[in-house]
Amino acid sequence: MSAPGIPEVLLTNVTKRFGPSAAPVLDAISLTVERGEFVTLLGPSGCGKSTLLKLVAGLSPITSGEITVNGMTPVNARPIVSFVFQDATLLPWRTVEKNVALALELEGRPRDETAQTTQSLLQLVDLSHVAQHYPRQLSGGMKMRVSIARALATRPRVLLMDEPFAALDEITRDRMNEELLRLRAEQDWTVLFVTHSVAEAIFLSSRVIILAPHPGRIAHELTIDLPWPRTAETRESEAFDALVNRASRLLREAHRA
Ligand SMILES: Nc1ncnc2c1ncn2[C@@H]1O[C@H](COP(=O)(O)OP(=O)(O)OP(=O)(O)O)[C@@H](O)[C@H]1O
Repeated sequence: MSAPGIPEVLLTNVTKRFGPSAAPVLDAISLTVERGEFVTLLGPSGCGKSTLLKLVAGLSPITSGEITVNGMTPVNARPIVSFVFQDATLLPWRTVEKNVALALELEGRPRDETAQTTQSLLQLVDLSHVAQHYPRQLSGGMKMRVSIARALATRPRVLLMDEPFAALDEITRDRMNEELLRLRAEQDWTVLFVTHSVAEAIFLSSRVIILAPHPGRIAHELTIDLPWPRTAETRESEAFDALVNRASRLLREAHRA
């Protein structure tokens, strides 16, 4: 358990350059994400959204400033963080079940425990019926659910998701959004999410951060006060439309900044 008052993710004046004389990709980013928040980063292509997630994951070093995850450095926090990428990145030669079990096997967990956890995760994402299938036998939405189940296997506190549903059709994506929120209600992770879809950002998030490019910096922040649980009806509400319009306007402004 974290001590009270420690933010789940804290960025203080973070700058990132790829090389000593390169222009900064991210400049003076300060952001506090509290436990249980669902925070989405929206911004034009190239403004540094993926880079920011990678810094929080400890996959790339910061140039200056500070990042802590539950009070730890990103590298030390790796055991409590999971990353879901846009392409499901499943291993084609392993079955669905074996893909989900991978992280647990690598951690050297007992075989019984691994089998049990894998089974309950497949139930959670509604894929028990294809446990013995290979990735090539699955639809895009199913592959993404396997990828999410795999990310949840290590019971992360913090989930970093980089455009996980970008390759899906709109109906499947809407359904996956609802499923993601249902899983989150059961498992209570803190989420840092990246998308290009304004509607997806508004639907999922408790807060949306809009970034401006060159260098990437925080331009606006929107609290999404739509009621929970969010359902298909949420998307049909006037409040939802108003927030989508507002975020779209701020995003256009950020493009011009
Ligand atoms: N490993 C790297 N080395 C050098 N430059 C990089 C590297 N990774 C990213 N960049 C640069 O950093 C900038 C931000 O890239 P990033 O992928 O974080 O943006 P993004 O906002 O996620 O873009 P998109 O929405 O298109 O995915 C880009 O100009 C990119 O070329």
